[in-house]
Amino acid sequence: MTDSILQLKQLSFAFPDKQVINDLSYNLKKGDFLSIVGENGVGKTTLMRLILQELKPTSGELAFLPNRNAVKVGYVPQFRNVDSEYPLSIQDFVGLNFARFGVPWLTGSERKRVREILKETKLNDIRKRPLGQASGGEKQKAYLAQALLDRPNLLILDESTASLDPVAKTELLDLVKQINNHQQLTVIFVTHDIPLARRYADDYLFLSPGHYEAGKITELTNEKVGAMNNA
Ligand SMILES: Nc1ncnc2c1ncn2[C@@H]1O[C@H](COP(=O)(O)OP(=O)(O)OP(=O)(O)O)[C@@H](O)[C@H]1O
Repeated sequence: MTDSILQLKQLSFAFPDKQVINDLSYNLKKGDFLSIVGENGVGKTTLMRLILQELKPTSGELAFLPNRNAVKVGYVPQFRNVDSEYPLSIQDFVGLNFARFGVPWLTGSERKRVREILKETKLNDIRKRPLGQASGGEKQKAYLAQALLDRPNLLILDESTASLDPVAKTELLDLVKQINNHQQLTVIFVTHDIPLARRYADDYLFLSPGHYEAGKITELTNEKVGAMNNA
């Protein structure tokens, strides 16, 4: 399938005192696994905020296809430690994504979906453990499960593997890759870790001040990374 789900056309964005995204065009297709790479401060988070519609383009276009309602976005943030006293179990934390204001319980079908996603993310055996007592990798898997609960078709991993140990990084990305392969989940993986991007992504979008470059991840050589960063 080559259906586009997100099209950026000559997209630019500036904060009042700084131009950040400059004339960026990119076509993201269903089932793509795209890694967005680039040094600190080049605008990766700003681009995610544009996709999440927290910011509006200064010029150009950002369109979800075939229409806005067809694309549901899930978001996994950078790892942040959770207080060891945090009271919710992993299961209840994952279910929070279904919470409605003033309605503290889940419906039968929602509880079924929580169980399904806990199994899919390999958290089922520890579902009753308080999130605060889980390891860093388990906490991050709980954030992933929460993001996947409502069946998004576009998943954003925003530096989500940073500060995890190598085993936890691999476990998290293996899970995401599996869902990407089997369910055609489209993935945007923002990272500084180019070897990790090479291992999991199919395509790259390299941002550097004033330029960008996109291609197949196999073409992202160390020489190219060096040249882009020094351009
Ligand atoms: N709210 C804001 N107001 C003004 N400037 C901002 C704001 N947010 C970010 N910036 C600036 O915009 C530029 C891009 O920031 P952004 O956070 O998108 O970069 P990044 O590539 O995600 O960096 P990092 O890899 O360090 O997370 C930076 O120079 C940053 O200081």
